[in-house]
Amino acid sequence: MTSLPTIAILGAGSMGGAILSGLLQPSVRTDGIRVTNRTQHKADALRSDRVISLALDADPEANAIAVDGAKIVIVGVKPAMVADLLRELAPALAADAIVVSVAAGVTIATMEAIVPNVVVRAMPNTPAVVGKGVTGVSGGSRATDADVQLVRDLFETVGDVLVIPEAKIDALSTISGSGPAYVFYLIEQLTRTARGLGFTDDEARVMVNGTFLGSADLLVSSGETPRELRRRVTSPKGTTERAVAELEKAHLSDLFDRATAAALARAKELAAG
Ligand SMILES: NC(=O)C1=CN([C@@H]2O[C@H](COP(=O)(O)OP(=O)(O)OC[C@H]3O[C@@H](n4cnc5c(N)ncnc54)[C@H](O)[C@@H]3O)[C@@H](O)[C@H]2O)C=CC1
Ligand SMILES: O=C(O)[C@@H]1CCC=N1
Repeated sequence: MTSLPTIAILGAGSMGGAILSGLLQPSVRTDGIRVTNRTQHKADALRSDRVISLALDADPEANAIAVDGAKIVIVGVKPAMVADLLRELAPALAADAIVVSVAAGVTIATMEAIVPNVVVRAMPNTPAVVGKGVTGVSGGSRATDADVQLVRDLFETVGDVLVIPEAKIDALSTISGSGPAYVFYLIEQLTRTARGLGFTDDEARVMVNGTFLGSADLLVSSGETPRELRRRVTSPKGTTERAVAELEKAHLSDLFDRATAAALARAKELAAG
C-alpha cells in the first residue's frame, strides 16, 4: 500500500490524467486529490468520490483552491504556460508544498526563480495510464532526498522511475517521454503495409498489435537481449535477413539518432520560452 499526502494536479489532460489513474488504484491511499482543467466538461469527467475536480471556466480561482493545503502540486499544463501559472499561484502554495512539473523543457532554475518552494522535475510517459509508464525524476536545488523519494513513490504508482540529474532529463524525454509515439508510429506503418498486402483492418490489427505485444513480453520474460531475440527470428539466408537488410540500407539507427536530436533541440527551445 502506497500512502501519499494531499495532491493537486493542475492541468489534468493526457499526462495529468494518466497520473491521476495511478493515484486512483485501490493500492494507493492519499490524503486527498484535487485536479483542475480549463473546461467544465473535462472537469466533470474526472470528478469522483476520491477526486475534487475544478474547472477554470467555472471558477477562475480553481487552481488556487486546488493547491490550498496540497503537499504535492503537479504542474501538468503546456510548457509555455508553466511560468505564468506558477507566478499566479506562488502566493497560494503552502510553504511545504513540493512543485512537480512534468513540462518538457522548462528548467528547475526557471521554476525556482518564481516560487520559493521545493521544485522537482518529472518526465513520465503515457503508458502510465495502464500502470506501465517510465518516469524520469530530477530534484531541484532545494529538494531533499526525502522530497525526491516522495515524488518517486508517487510515480511508482504508474510504473518504473529513474532518478537522474536534471542535465539528463531532456535526453530521457527523447527516449521514454516521446518513445510511445515512435512505437505507435511503427505500428501504424506496419499496419499500413499489411493493408497493402491485402489483409483486412482486423487481420492487420491482430498481426501487428499481437507482434508488438508478443515481442515486448518475450523480451521481458526471457531476459535475453533484443539482439539475440532478433537473431532467433533471422534464419540464415531466410526471409527476415532480407527484410532487415532493407531496414539497414535505410539507416534506421541514424534515423533514431536524428529524431532524438530533433526532440532534444526542441526541449532547449521550450526551455528558452
Ligand atoms: N503527453 C505526453 O505524453 C507527455 C506530456 N508531458 C507534458 O505534460 C504537459 C501536458 O501535456 P498533455 O497532457 O499532453 O497536454 P493536454 O493538452 O492533454 O493537457 C493540458 C491540460 O491543461 C489544462 N489547462 C490549460 N490551462 C490550464 C490552467 N491555466 N490551469 C489548469 N489547467 C489548465 C487543459 O484543460 C488540459 O486538460 C506538457 O507540459 C507536456 O510537456 C510530459 C510527458 C509526456
Ligand atoms: O511532445 C512533448 O512535448 C511531450 C514531452 C514528451 C512527450 N510528450
